[in-house]
Amino acid sequence: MAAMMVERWAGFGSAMATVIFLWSVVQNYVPPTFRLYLTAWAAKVAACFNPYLEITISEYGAERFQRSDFFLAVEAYLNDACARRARKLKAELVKDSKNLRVTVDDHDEVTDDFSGTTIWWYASKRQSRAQVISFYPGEDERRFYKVVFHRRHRDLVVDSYLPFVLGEGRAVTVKNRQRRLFTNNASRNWNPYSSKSVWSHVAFEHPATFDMLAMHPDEKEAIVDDLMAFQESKDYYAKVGKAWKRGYLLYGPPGTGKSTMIAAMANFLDYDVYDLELSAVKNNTELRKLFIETTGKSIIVIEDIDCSIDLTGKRRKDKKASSDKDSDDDGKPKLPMDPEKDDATKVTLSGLLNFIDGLWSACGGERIIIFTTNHKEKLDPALIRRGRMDKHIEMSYCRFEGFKVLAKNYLDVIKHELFGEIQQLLEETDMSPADVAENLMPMSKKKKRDPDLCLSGLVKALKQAKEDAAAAAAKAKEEEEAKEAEAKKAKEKEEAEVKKAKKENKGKDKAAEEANGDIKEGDKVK
Ligand SMILES: Nc1ncnc2c1ncn2[C@@H]1O[C@H](COP(=O)(O)OP(=O)(O)OP(=O)(O)O)[C@@H](O)[C@H]1O
Ligand SMILES: [Mg+2]
Repeated sequence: MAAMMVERWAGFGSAMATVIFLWSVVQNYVPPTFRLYLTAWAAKVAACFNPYLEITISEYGAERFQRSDFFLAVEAYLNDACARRARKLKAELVKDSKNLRVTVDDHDEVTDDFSGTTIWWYASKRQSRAQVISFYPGEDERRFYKVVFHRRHRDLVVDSYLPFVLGEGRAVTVKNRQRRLFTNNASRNWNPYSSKSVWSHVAFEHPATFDMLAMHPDEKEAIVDDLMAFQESKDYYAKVGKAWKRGYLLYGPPGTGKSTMIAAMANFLDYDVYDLELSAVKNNTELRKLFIETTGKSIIVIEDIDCSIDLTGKRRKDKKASSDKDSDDDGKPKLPMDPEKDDATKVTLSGLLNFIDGLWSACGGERIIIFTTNHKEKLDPALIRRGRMDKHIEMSYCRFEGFKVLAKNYLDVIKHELFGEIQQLLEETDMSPADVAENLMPMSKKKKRDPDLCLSGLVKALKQAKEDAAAAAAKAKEEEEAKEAEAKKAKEKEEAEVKKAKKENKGKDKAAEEANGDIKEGDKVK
């Protein structure tokens, strides 16, 4: 049977070779319109004899903005499920995970079995027809996968097999991926032909978890609960007509664990982190581009949001009036403008709001957006209203509950005689968890891992902090009193001056009246 098949195909092959040869000869003598007609006709004839269909999956979809999701899923699926059957493989070092990855090489064929049906996959690439020479390697190549199957399995492949590949591929991607920490590049380094130049990344290896976060257990539980509910509510978000995303605002003094909390969230959810440096973003258009290039299952972070943007939403006064016209905050569409003007514009509040919950924010699936700030009161209410920043989390100074987590973590101590004193001191003194942690982790050989020494050191530091705080408060009070006294003095002086001026005015009026009276009498005499 197999031999017969081979023979039949061999005959077909030689016939095709003859046709191709004749075709190349004929081509030179046939006018172009007729040639087109002939090509279409030849394709039709070939289709009658060839019972196999093929579907192409290109690396870049129709929108060309980003790599096609389907292509990536197919790549993952083939490498996971079928690479063992391929004969030509390529090995490359995956930078992030420091591992070798063996994948199916281009121009190789792999077969797959689905419900007893054989399906062939080919990886290949074609040269771009663009006449522009690219400076970037690989830019003028377009990779694609081709799936080939018998005509009679068309419905099975299109309705069941391809969706199966998509689902499996996505699952494999999530399972295998090394999570990454991204940061945005300055736009002058963006390569217009590659979306990869917008963000750079390193492997995300922050070890923080919720277990090691020093905060009240109830608050911690509420946050974990919130995150889990978010992760599981894809259908609910779709039902209520909202994009599947959630915003958190983390606020509190320095060293209270805001950045650590973000790392813990990313580890808990198994998400990538996009750390967005707003000062490197020139305008709202760039912000949108950055957003489009983020993937689902990610946390987008803007740290110290109050320092990154002019939150009043007004343009700076020193900007030229012309650039005012270009801004987005008047709600008008951006006009095309020359690059210099473009440079002058900045990300505006409205651009940022659009980024969080505009139409574009729904692209790409589940996302968490986190802002951190040390001064919540400085933020524009529009930016942090519910719906944009759904949950406001206060990270506050270390209290006893938080301290217990740190003591267990750093010293493996659950109970200690100094705990009572420390509890008292922590209620009276504001010390950040970072400072408490620093006291529990002394960098000296003698103290290392000696809980007694570390805890007594902490007590000392707390007492010192309490004294310092009291001294600072006394000084502030003194200054306040001095200011008040000065203000009172100034007021008294002012009042005295007013009184004096009134008195003088009265004197002048009297003199004028008297003078007037003299004149009138003089008139009478006349
Ligand atoms: N709540 C906490 N639980 C455990 N460790 C903490 C906590 N807060 C701070 N730390 C420790 O202090 C260090 C600094 O914390 P972190 O960078 O998270 O503070 P932050 O709130 O982001 O500060 P900033 O506002 O200055 O950015 C971390 O390395 C962490 O180990
Ligand atoms: Mg921080």
